[in-house]
Amino acid sequence: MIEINQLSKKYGGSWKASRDQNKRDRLTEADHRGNWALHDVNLTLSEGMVGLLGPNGAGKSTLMRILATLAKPTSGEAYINGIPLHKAEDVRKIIGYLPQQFQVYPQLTGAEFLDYVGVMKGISSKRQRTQEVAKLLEQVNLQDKATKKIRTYSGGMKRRLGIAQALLGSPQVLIVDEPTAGLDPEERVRFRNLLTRFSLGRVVLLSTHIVADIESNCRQIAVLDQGRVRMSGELAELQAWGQGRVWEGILTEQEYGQLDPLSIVSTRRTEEGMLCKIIAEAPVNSRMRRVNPTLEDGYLALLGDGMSERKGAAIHV
Ligand SMILES: Nc1ncnc2c1ncn2[C@@H]1O[C@H](COP(=O)(O)OP(=O)(O)OP(=O)(O)O)[C@@H](O)[C@H]1O
Repeated sequence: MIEINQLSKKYGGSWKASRDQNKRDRLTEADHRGNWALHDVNLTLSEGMVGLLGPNGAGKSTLMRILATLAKPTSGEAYINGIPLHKAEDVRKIIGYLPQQFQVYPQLTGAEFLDYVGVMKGISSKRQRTQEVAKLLEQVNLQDKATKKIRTYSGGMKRRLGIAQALLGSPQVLIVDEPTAGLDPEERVRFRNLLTRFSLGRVVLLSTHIVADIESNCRQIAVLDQGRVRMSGELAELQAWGQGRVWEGILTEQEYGQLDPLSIVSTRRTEEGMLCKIIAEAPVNSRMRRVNPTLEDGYLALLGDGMSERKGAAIHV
């Protein structure tokens, strides 16, 4: 289980400013405020696959780096299977982590690299490492590349090697940051199935901005937006966010031109006009009909509400 209590993270800000008085005098208000990448995040994530969803810059990688003990929170605390993050060495023994930017050693082969990671993770038996490396290379479909140097791997292959190193040692908690980025559709499905099997009896926290990545196999979901938790719960709860607000139908080009771009989910040009799906309180014309929201519609509705709240707040200030 991962328990996150009142976690906040600020990058920059005057507290980190230069000792030089001249430079300090030139700091803008924004410099003093700093950039709050996470605000008071509270989450309890239990066993199974957990999807961390959010748009670019939402704070997903920051949260994952903190949970992987590679960055320190500005305030708050989190516990991984009961171990507080400040006991970083103990936490690292029970987690596997795939960062968004995964660095490899290009001069090593895939098998050599995984063997090295196995040593770093404390698997002292060479035989055990060899067995586990072979099994993992097969699981990520790299068995034919085991003895090839990593510098000859494609981006997708490096990503798969990254996934294998995170799974090495069967960690109790797996944290994977946008793991499917750069994978082709077949590998994406293969990887989702692999993670689903791995998540039995374990916590697997997976971040993505692609709803399809979490649709089929996550039991729990948390949505981050601008560093805040917008919702956490089951997939159905996110889907329900769009209930009664998703409309589909043909629009004239003029009607289409007047739409708020942020309300449009999809558009297709047809002979009769623009076939649109939108999220709105009311339809644009009487030909539009209400449709049941998909998970993606619910997600877009939730993000749209956040944006409207911010706009409203900006107007009232
Ligand atoms: N090292 C850093 N220094 C300063 N600001 C940072 C740093 N890392 C991230 N940020 C800022 O923190 C906020 C959250 O970034 P983060 O990378 O955690 O988001 P994300 O949800 O992972 O985004 P993406 O999906 O684009 O990877 C952003 O505003 C980003 O610009």
